Amino acid sequence: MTIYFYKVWQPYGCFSNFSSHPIQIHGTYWSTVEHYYQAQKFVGSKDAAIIPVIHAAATPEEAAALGRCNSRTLRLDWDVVKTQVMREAVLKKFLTHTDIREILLATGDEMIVENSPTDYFWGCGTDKTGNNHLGKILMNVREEIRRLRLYSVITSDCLTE
Ligand SMILES: Nc1c(N[C@@H]2O[C@H](COP(=O)(O)O)[C@@H](O)[C@H]2O)[nH]c(=O)[nH]c1=O
Repeated sequence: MTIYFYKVWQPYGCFSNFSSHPIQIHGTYWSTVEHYYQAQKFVGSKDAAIIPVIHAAATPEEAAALGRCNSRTLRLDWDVVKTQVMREAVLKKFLTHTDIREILLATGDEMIVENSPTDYFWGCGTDKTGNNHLGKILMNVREEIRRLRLYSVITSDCLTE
């Protein structure tokens, strides 16, 4: 059965990038995946001064609003790199937080879909025809963690907490 998620307070809300699960990437802590993702839009752009402001945003909603402001200039390669940026952050989130890692692994091989009513890139959109790239990343991360877990059993290593 397909697993749908969207808002943090709904079922499987921990799959949302707005969930309160901090990550550390390249030595910096980010309150949520959303903070990190929105800030990466401006790396190397003339509006890079917004990055520390997004980093300090009190909520992921505020971080998203700052990152979505149309008057700012995005980095030129954003469309090329954004899926990889998201994958790195989502993988880090589920490697860092044991409780939600178990929730992700317990979904087995079910299809995971971000049930966004508006977003046809990261989600499925209102008519469910969207690309669902966030759902695809979550399923890919699920596989990656299974691979890492198998590797850790073979080598008696541990997943990084
Ligand atoms: N979950 C969730 C949203 N969806 C998230 O928005 C991000 C895409 O932002 P952008 O590329 O700027 O359009 C991405 O992380 C996607 O998962 N948006 C919301 O306004 N509220 C929400 O609760």
